[in-house]
Amino acid sequence: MQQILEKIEKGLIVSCQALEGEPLHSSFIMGRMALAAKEGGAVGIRANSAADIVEIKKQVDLPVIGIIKQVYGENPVFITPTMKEIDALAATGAEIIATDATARIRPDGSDLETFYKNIKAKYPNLVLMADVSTVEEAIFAEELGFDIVAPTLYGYTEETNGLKINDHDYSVIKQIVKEVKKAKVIAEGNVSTPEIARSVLDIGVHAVVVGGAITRPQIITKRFADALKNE
Ligand SMILES: CC(=O)N[C@H](C=O)[C@@H](O)[C@H](O)[C@H](O)COP(=O)(O)O
Repeated sequence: MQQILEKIEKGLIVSCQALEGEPLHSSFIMGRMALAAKEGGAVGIRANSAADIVEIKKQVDLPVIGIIKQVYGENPVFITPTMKEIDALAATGAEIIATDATARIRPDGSDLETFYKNIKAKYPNLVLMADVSTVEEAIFAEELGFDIVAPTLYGYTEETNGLKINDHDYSVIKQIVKEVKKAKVIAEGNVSTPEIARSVLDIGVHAVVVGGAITRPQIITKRFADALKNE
């Protein structure tokens, strides 16, 4: 585990994700996206789905944070929500597996503590990353024993709806870095410019994940197109 954490230390992890319905939805394209990220200096890749991870691993030798986004009915927990997704990710050889670590009840009726213990019982050596939405959830995830915590879901839960980090508000990251000492803190979610990436690294996070600002061309294009509109 130490070796994996050292490989990503102070570096950029590029999230290469295109869901069904997005223009670049394709394992082939995500593999090439990962290659481009590596050429640009990424030290790790975050990816969604076993198929994408397998293809990415053919293209690059970087550590991969694997997730499976799966919606079960009305339940709001969608990032690696059950053991079924953990099993599928473990089979890909992803070096790190991330899961929703919010306080919400999961689709199978379990809470985070039960889910964490079940994962550890089955896969004691997995490096686990907690995707949280609040400082309290980050503290709890560390207490449980998660190796990494990240505010990936800050702004994406009922409680935090509409919030996001930006170039004048890094308070959630600052607080998590202050409170979480044993687990590594990764900045993830709305790191939309190189300047923000640098600023959050300087706060003391272990690494920075950037997704849409690098790998979702429809979002990048919109930022430019919007800047040209007369208003
Ligand atoms: C909330 C959620 O579903 N986040 C997902 C988690 O894997 C991805 O869709 C994000 O792209 C990723 O977290 C990186 O964030 P950003 O694209 O903002 O740099």
